[in-house]
Amino acid sequence: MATRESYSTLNGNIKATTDPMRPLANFPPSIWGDRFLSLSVDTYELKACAKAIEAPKEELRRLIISQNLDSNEKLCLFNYVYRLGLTYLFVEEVQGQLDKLFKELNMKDYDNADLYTISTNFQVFRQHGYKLSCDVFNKFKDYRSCKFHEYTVTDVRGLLSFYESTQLRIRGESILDEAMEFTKAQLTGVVDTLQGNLAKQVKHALVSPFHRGMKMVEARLYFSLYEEELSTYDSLITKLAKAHFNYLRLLQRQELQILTKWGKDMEFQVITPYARNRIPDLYLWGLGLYYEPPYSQARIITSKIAQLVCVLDDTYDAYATIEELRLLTDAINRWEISAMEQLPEYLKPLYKILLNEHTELEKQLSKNGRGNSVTASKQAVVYHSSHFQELARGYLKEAEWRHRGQVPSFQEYMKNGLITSTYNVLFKSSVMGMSEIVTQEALDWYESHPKILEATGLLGRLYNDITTFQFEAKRAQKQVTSVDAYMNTFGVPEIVAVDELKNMLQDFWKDINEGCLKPTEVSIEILAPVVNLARMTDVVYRYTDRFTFPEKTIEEYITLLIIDPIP
Ligand SMILES: CC(C)=CCC/C(C)=C/COP(=O)(O)OP(=O)(O)O
Ligand SMILES: [Mg+2]
Repeated sequence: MATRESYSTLNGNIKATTDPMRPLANFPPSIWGDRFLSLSVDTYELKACAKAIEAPKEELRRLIISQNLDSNEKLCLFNYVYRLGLTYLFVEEVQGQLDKLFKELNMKDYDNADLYTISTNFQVFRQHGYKLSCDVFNKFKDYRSCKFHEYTVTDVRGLLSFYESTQLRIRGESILDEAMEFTKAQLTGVVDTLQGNLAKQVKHALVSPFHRGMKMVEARLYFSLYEEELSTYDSLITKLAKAHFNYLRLLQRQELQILTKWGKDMEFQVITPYARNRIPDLYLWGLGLYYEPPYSQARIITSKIAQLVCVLDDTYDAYATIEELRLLTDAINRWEISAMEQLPEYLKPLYKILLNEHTELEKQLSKNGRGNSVTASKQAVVYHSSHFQELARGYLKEAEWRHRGQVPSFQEYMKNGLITSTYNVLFKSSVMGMSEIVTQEALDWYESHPKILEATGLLGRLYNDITTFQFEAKRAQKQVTSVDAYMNTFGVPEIVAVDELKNMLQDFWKDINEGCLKPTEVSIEILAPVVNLARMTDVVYRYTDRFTFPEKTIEEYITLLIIDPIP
């Protein structure tokens, strides 16, 4: 583990760190080292894998539009396709079919349907933006006792699907709030008595509900946990899913190799040895935002930006003195190379990288873009640097609170917290990366502070605070978090504050779900990374800070997606 002394020996530019005011964090080093530097991907193999998707894709397309399946069979098929992460290959076909099914839907159709069927239908419609009413679940509740019927308890498969449905609830759907508590308690109660795949399915869902999980990880796990159900459609779906996983794995290996080399070239290890140098872990965030092959550029840009944000955050939170941070914030806001002169020696290389990487991005996007997308992505780069400046000011504000030992009001904290959640910067990186589909309207939407964006940002801020405030309190200067601000403003003890913040997280998720229901403000393609960012936040911060301490989940996810071969 890096120590204070090793920081100074690693780089002569960094002064001996005897200054007691440095809020050192002693982050554990990356678990990966240079492991991914030597990854190599054969271009022919990559092309062959891409090609191998085509034939099963066409076969499945025919099945999706065929007249031979009834509505329930169709919804069941769309469920498999969605859970395996394949819907993007059939967007128009699935959309067209669902439009029709939803229009023709008669609530009476559900009178005789069981819990599993209704729950699966509900999930498919809601996942694709169709607001099937939660009233479809009314018949499972006894309104005299206000409890769910006894018979639902014995239907574990139905309960599991009902539990997954509740994750899609929006504000005001109290039956789904109750159902979430009910199904979770029931499943927890029976899980140890179950056997085979059903036991594994329930166990996994309780730890990681599908809607809040990382899409490709969930798809891989679904593939192995639901093997028997998938065999309903012969080997068609499994064939496509396997070919698709294979291609994605190779592409991801190639992208990670590019990023690892970039990280090495930037010399983060040398110029910011006090910070978390976590390229593979941050690539997982990028992959979480968009896994579809056409978004390769977006994944790479987002992962680079996330690594830059990470070293900047650690500079503010875990190394620099307040005087140095005031200078750094001013230089970032001047955004010109001559401003580097005002910085202490050790911060100069980092400042140079921030500016250079933006210039590189601008060049790359002008070169790759076509027509209107060049204008939109150029505009996105401008917005991006201004959000970076805003982020630096937000980080400084937090550092000033910490320096003065001052706890702001909850309202003031949240206003700044939305900025330090880094989501504005990350969203702008998606706009730059997805330059092929980003229009001026989409850019204007991002700048109009839509509810779904704010909900995702605040979800990130609060989740991060709830799981990291105890670790961060151990530094030389105590970091101020929403937990402190809430306790101070409302005069409640820590345990109550944490509980209240956890309730807010549920409401943010409801707002995110609502923002995905039709008619949406922007296209599904633009909304996808926003919801996926909320998913990644949930995955990383649900139980502990799995980003700073990646040994369990993050390591498992990277191993599953990038290292392990497809079975
Ligand atoms: C969301 C992503 C991918 C961001 C990049 C890395 C980062 C800043 C992680 C949070 O660190 P932290 O726990 O130190 O955050 P903070 O200092 O804001 O509490
Ligand atoms: Mg931090």
